[in-house]
Amino acid sequence: MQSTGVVLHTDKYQINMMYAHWINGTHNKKVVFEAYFRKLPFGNGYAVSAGLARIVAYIQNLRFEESDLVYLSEQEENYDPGFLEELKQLRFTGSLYSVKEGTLVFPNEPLIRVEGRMMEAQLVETALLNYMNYQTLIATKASRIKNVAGSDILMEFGTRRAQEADAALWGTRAAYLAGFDATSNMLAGKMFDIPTKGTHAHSWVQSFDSEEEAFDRFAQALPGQVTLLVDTYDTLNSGVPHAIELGKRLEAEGKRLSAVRLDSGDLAYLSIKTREMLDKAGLPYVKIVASNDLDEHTIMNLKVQGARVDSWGVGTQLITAADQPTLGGVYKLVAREGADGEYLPTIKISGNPEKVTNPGIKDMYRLIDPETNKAIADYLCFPHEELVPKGESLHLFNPSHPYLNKQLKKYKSEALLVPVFLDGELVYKLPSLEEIRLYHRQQLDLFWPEYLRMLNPEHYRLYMSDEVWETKNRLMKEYMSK
Ligand SMILES: Nc1ncnc2c1ncn2[C@@H]1O[C@H](COP(=O)(O)OP(=O)(O)OP(=O)(O)O)[C@@H](O)[C@H]1O
Ligand SMILES: O=P(O)(O)OC[C@H]1O[C@H](OP(=O)(O)OP(=O)(O)O)[C@H](O)[C@@H]1O
Ligand SMILES: O=C(O)c1cccnc1
Repeated sequence: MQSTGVVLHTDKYQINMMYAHWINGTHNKKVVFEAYFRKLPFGNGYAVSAGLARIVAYIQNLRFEESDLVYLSEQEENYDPGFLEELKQLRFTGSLYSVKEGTLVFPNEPLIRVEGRMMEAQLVETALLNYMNYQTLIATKASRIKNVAGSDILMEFGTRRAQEADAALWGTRAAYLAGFDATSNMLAGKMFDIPTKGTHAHSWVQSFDSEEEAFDRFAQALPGQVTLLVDTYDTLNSGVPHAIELGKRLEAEGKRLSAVRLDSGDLAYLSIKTREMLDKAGLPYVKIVASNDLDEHTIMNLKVQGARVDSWGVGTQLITAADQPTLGGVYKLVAREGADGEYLPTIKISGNPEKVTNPGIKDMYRLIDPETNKAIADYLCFPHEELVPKGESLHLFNPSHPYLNKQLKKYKSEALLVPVFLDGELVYKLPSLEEIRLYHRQQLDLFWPEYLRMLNPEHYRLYMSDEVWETKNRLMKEYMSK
């Protein structure tokens, strides 16, 4: 996908650090950063990774154009022209590893690892987090909604209420990969090949002398796609009876009314009554669509009340992640080049033990029970530490939960971080959105339901190898004693 002119989509402090490194001659030093979040959103038991497709496009287009350099030359920092010349040559020459989109991910897991020159690895922080944080958040919200909707159809309706165009488009993509079935956003449909669906607005009904005439004319214009919004005046006394009249006339002509949409009032009561009226009129095939500020809680509640809804239109609450506006993902330095060219692990200390970073370049594995094919836990280790072959025992340790310390006897493992760029070259074949959607469903199958439930889910654990823990412990002690 083409996207240009994104190199200045970064914070000024990144440019200033790049400059200071350049002035100090440290700009070519190799460093390693990891991106991760610390807390699951919405009280969910997992998050759904998303954002990689856009990150790949961003990295591929990372270059300072003439106009960017002119803009930088006008800044109060008075950057040296030699620095701007250096920026002119800048391309991403590093390596980037990432979990695949659609993967179920958990707190403190490296979702993206960037290895490269200080200049490049620092520059990309802001955009990477921006894409990862938003898309992962929306995919997670969508996955929760899908969780309660089951096999009902889910339509994304949020564009008009989204935080502007990019959020609407990429949020729609995130919603689709996590289980939504269609969108009302035509540009998202065209760009990402997402099925599009649409009914009509109240303005359609209001623009005619009567509701009957509005319904009639809509059906004449779009005979294959007739979904009528029935709440403009009075749902049960006007909208539904008029829709039924038209439905019967259409049937006599060998056509069919597809659905009616309810957009206000008590959606449980109204959908139950509407279903009764449609069935009694001999129109059992006419579906019921519901919309109006829905989210996973209202949908679940409506289902408990016996609502007879076939299809849900979800806008505001999904696209704005209304109950939690950010994922809070961070990008932390975990290793830097030492004097002899070797990588030295780095740590960030915090008074809050949860915020102390996990030092060093780490790989991450999902450990799976070979008998049940269900995920047991995730595991961090250094790349040189080969996972013990199947059948042999693996020591699991989590410093936050030392009492969970245990030996794992039988397991399979899957590497979660895949190489995306190696030395600047794209080596990852981006899957289609349909493939990602399927992969997300398979990911859900890999987990026991207790991790997936919406309320008070079980905590899925992340363990670290003894060596990762020893390194962390050693660095913590070193810094504490300074
Ligand atoms: N049976 C129900 N149980 C729980 N929540 C419901 C039920 N029916 C509708 N809702 C939700 O309650 C909220 C009702 O919104 P609101 O109070 O604005 O009423 P409204 O019907 O939209 O009124 P208006 O006619 O002004 O649009 C919406 O979020 C809707 O999804
Ligand atoms: O409630 P959401 O989950 O955000 O879903 C989108 C909402 O947008 C439309 O209303 P709007 O009042 O904007 O347009 P209308 O005039 O067609 O009702 C639609 O009728 C939904 O209620
Ligand atoms: O097609 C619809 O019914 C629709 C589209 C966007 C927002 N609300 C409703």
